[in-house]
Amino acid sequence: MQHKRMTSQNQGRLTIIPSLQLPPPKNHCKQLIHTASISKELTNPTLSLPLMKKIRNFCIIAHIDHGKSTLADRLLEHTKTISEREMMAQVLDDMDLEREKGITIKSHAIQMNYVHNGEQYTFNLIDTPGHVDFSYEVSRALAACEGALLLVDATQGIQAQTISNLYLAIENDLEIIPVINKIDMDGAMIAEVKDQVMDLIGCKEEEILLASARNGIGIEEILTAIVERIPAPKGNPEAPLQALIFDSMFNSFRGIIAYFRVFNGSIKKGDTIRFISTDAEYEADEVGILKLGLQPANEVKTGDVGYIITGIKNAKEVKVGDTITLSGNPGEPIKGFEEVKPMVFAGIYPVSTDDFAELRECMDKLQLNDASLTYEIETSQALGFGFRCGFLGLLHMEIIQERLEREFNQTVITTVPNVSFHAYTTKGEKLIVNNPAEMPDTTKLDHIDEPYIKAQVISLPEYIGNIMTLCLGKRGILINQSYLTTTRVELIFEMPLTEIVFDFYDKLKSQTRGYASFDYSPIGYREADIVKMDILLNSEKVDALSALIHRSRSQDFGRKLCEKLKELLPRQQFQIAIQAAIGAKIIARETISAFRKDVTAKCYGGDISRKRKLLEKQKEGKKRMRQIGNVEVPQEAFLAVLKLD
Ligand SMILES: Nc1nc2c(ncn2[C@@H]2O[C@H](COP(=O)(O)OP(=O)(O)OP(=O)(O)O)[C@@H](O)[C@H]2O)c(=O)[nH]1
Repeated sequence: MQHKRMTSQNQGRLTIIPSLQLPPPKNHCKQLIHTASISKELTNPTLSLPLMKKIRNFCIIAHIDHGKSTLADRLLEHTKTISEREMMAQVLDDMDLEREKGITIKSHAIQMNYVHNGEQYTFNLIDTPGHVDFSYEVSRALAACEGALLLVDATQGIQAQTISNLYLAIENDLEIIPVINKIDMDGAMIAEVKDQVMDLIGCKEEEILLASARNGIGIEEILTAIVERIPAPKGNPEAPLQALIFDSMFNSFRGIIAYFRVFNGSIKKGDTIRFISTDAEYEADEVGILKLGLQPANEVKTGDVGYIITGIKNAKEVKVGDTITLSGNPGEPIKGFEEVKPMVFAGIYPVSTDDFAELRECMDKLQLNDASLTYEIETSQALGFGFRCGFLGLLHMEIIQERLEREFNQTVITTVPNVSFHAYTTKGEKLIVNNPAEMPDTTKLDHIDEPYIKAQVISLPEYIGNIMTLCLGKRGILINQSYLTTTRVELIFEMPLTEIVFDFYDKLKSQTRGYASFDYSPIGYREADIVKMDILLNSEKVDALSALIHRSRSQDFGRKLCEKLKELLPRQQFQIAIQAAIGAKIIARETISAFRKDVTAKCYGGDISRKRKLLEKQKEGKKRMRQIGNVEVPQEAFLAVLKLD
């Protein structure tokens, strides 16, 4: 994954200190008058050429709540893609429609028609997910566009996510149209926000559009700007097919639906197509364009955006970023494809060991529509059979856990998340360790390497001190500090990935009062003094609570974890010793004193059936506990590590 880059030019007053890999300053708004760019290789114009000149592929990028969905609704209304009545009906019918048509309305992509100066244009609005865990997918969606509307809330100004999304757009060489939204509001600071925008992207004041998505102000101007400023797609309709997959979704009836943008050639119904990264070939059962739902067509041509259904049932076979080409006349892969690798690993176990088979079925189904989820079976002494899962990040992990609970009705135990380490043995072997249990014995270990990331934090200058303290405390090394505008600062650190897995986001948020954006990209492995810390309950090792951690952190971490477990474990009829140990050495200890809860105490007299009932009830409650040796451990204790202060 490439790191994001940034340009900023302030009409002669350059206000930035260049960050790493800074490209030459470039005015991304300069293309006021659109000149249709036609590929030089295009020697044999065909009928699709005029069509291509009339296509505009774009996305909307914005900080959360700046009005992206509202603006998209207005664009759909103004272009009569959706009537006002449909808009209402759709909200209500959402779920049914989704099931019927197999498309989430207004997400992924939608096509609109717009008439400008008597000529009809085709707009493809491509939707992008919005979190750092999925930044690869965002970057692929942006790669399918030629332009982006950069939406900024007039009452809030430039915010963290505005900047990180802008980075991705600039990296993909998109034409940026700045739009200040919510100008109807009392607190709108139009002049100030204009200055910020000019500072940030180096555009002229007259290039900034003003709008109120809620009241429909400025919508015509935005539509006109899309026609005039965003370049038409380039490409050769006669060349071998090259179509970029920017998203996919799973439909239980039709299988995987892949969304793509054609860069060269065209794709027809019935073609034998090939996915370049897997070399798998399929017949195009259906191709088409994306209107309110899927609209089948015979062909999707150069420059256009469409979908394909091939009957594939497994999301793993259709990879975002991959290139579709034709079997008989293959084109080259489109640059930038990456195999997305899991960054964070954790065990997922059924609460009751009997439910393993059911959980397995659910995991299989979940993976069908989430190709980035990886898992394999593992066993834990404490938890029995379960899965070691790989996630793109912590948010992804939370999403999977929540989907298992909501969509599949599974209550699961998630174990301590960890990153993937490389352990080198004294015999010179290299082992990939995704689970603390796999770490070889210290006597056989030569050294351990841990993954490093380049972390980028964007915030306000007044928080520089707090961010530095936080990142340096997490073993970060400051690489660069630069001002993007007079009020926005960017800090680049190199940090161990393991340090951001637990509580980095939360700490960063509280240290900057929510005013920071954070992004990272892997930069390889470095040697580190990593130890395996075990937790013992009455001398019994609980493998599900083991963690791989830097030695300098272990003492503090062990102590806090023991304290947290003391809070979370219920008192029992005997004393419980909670210990943290590295090898044979105990580094922390807490004790829970004995306590006898006699639920039958109130039943004096000899009513044996009532006594039995109460004891049965107590047993029910215990089913949600796990027995470790003689200690009963509630579910939440396995996640204690995530709740440390
Ligand atoms: N007053 C006013 N409110 C607006 C305008 N545009 C959007 N809003 C409101 O701002 C809130 C957020 O708008 P959304 O369109 O949901 O924003 P979003 O960027 O799509 O938000 P996320 O999907 O959460 O990222 C909603 O309550 C909108 O009604 C506007 O032009 N004026």
